Amino acid sequence: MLHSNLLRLVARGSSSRLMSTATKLTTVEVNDETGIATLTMNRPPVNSQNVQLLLDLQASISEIENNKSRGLILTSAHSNVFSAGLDIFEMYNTDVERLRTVWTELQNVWIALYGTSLPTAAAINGHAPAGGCLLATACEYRVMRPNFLIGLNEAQLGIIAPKWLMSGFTNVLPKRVAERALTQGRMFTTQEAFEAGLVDEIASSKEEAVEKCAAFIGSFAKVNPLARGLTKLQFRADNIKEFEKIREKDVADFAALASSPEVQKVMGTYLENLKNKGKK
Ligand SMILES: CCCCCCCCCCCC/C=C/CC(=O)SCCNC(=O)CCNC(=O)[C@H](O)C(C)(C)COP(=O)(O)OP(=O)(O)OC[C@H]1O[C@@H](n2cnc3c(N)ncnc32)[C@H](O)[C@@H]1OP(=O)(O)O
Repeated sequence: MLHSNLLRLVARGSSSRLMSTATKLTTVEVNDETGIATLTMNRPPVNSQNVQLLLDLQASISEIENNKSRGLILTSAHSNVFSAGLDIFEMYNTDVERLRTVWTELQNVWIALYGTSLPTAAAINGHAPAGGCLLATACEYRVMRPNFLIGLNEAQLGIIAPKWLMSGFTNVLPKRVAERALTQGRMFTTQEAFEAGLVDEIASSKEEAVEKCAAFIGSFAKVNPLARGLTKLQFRADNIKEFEKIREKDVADFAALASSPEVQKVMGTYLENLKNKGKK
């Protein structure tokens, strides 16, 4: 019997199912032919990651793991943004408890995505700064549409990202390139990201990006899934262990830093600039 929260809706033709969970800011669509699930973030306008989106992402990742999908493709419902990273509005002028929750849920999403044994790929159909880049680099493969930006821009904002947040990024780039990009807070264009190895392929449309991600996941069709998954996790084990050791202290450090008057001031100015940009 279907769980009451699980509505099965016919999505594209008869070969895919849109499995809408109780969540509202993400959808999961499973292709019946390939068995691959597409997880779409849908929090207009820019998929900024508030607590609700972070919780919905976790619920969708577990749903995909539990429904025995063959792989997970992460993408966005919006035409020019994959995800704008953490919702800065939610971190501004708030209490320490809320900041602790924001950071804990960001950690939870990252570990769920980075640590899943399923094959994962990101169809990056728009800009992916900061937390957007974090999600993309937690996946095993990235396909991006042209003329967008991706990167960890924290240094540009005068803030220091913890090591776990950089670890997907440092996994995919040569150490020297990663160090320079992180110290510069560099945002890569799609072409630059492709040349550096931050993204694996470029696709001219979202559909093509999803197809290329599906082809990557399909490349494991003849590999034993248990062997594949355990091999993947061996590669990621050191980063995961290191993260587990510091995760609680990391929440406390983030809450202390983000609530400090200096960082709150930076956020206020940053938000003003974002709002004014919209008026220009
Ligand atoms: C200053 C940040 C402080 C963070 C404090 C942390 C404390 C220290 C901890 C150390 C760890 C740091 C880890 C951080 C992880 C993060 O993810 S921080 C978030 C960083 N994100 C960004 O810098 C992205 C900002 N946004 C953009 O660059 C652009 O919006 C875009 C390229 C994504 C899209 O551009 P465009 O399509 O032109 O849309 P806009 O007109 O700019 O925006 C539309 C709309 O969305 C609002 N918005 C954009 N980004 C965010 C966001 N991250 N949070 C909340 N809201 C956002 C923007 O204000 C517009 O709103 P209005 O339409 O004007 O109402």
